Amino acid sequence: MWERSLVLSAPGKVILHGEHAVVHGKVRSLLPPVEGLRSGSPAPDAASALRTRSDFDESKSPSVEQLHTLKEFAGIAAGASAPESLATLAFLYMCLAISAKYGDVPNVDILVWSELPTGAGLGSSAAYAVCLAAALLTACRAISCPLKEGESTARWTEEELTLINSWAFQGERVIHGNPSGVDNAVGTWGMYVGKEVSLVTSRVPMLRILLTNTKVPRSTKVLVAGVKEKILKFPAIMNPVLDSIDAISQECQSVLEAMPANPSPEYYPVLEELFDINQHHLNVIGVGHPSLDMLCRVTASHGLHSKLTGAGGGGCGITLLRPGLEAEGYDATKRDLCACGFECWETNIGAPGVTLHSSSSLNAEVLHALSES
Ligand SMILES: Nc1ncnc2c1ncn2[C@@H]1O[C@H](COP(=O)(O)OP(=O)(O)O)[C@@H](O)[C@H]1O
Ligand SMILES: C[C@@](O)(CCOP(=O)(O)O)CC(=O)O
Ligand SMILES: [Mg+2]
Repeated sequence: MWERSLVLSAPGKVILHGEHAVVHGKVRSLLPPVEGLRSGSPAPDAASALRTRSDFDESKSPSVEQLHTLKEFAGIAAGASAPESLATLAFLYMCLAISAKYGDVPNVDILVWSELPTGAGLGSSAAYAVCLAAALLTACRAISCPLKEGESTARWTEEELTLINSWAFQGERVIHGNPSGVDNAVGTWGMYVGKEVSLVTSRVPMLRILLTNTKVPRSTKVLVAGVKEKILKFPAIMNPVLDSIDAISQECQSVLEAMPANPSPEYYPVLEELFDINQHHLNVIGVGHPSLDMLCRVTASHGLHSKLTGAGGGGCGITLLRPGLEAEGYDATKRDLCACGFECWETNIGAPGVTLHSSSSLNAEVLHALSES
């Protein structure tokens, strides 16, 4: 029995441009990761771990046969994409695979508490997979437990983080089918810059972004598969659209790099136009939704420009808030969005990657959730 409690957190993310295109090898622009957006409810806990041996490795994709066996074991129907089914499957796969490679994961109780809305485009699946990977690897001693007596938080070494990221990617594969790997890298490292991603950091101006959750549920797995189907069906039509999304990400990055720290409003029309063009493209590749059209219409009626963020199909949209936007206009926009049944908040950006926390440093909400488990 594992006698200690491990409390871990990992951040979500906000994509400015490049969702879906990044799955097909294009660039994507990210804001620094988001944290502490709002409270959610704990997901069902898993009381026991599987300990069967098989052929598993952090560099290998989960095979169709392995997933089939696990679905049978857990009583999950073949095409199920419900949140609980995918979460359970990812947990079972990671637990089984990590046990097989590093030795049995001890009996553990796992409680998941998400401050991110789940299935809304803010990378909750990756945050979940990163936390699971870090917790399971620590529990079976494949990586160290870096939190020392008296410390409130700790992070792992670079080598350990690389291992956490590899296993989290496999977890994302179970949830998404074909993820780009960028979300789990953000969850692991926080500020991640890879060849397939350019990150909007403090080197470039801080953008004010309004995040709006349409609360329309959707699954990244289903949306990513739909885009692939469209590309296979109409390659000559869809590939140029993905190339154009790629060009938008690069153009956006150039504009941001040219902007001073406190930019005057004259830079914003280009960024706004890029939002509009990308939103049209995302509709073309089939990941729009009437709720997102509504979001764009409502913000446009206040002179503001929006696009979906993440996989689309509902979930969240982002609205660019120009400098000099009057408090009145901002409040009226939020009021009209809320009247549609949406929820809005300004992003709180710049969270670290996966972190281990001491129990004494937890906030009241998390302590309450733990005490109820
Ligand atoms: N707190 C959580 N508890 C359990 N599963 C979670 C949690 N957060 C995310 N997930 C899993 O991730 C899935 C949502 O991922 P996805 O469709 O990629 O949307 P997003 O990553 O934008 O939130 C859920 O269906 C669930 O399987
Ligand atoms: C659509 C995609 O580009 C982003 C998906 O993000 P999310 O799961 O909706 O938070 C997929 C990916 O990058 O793996
Ligand atoms: Mg996801």
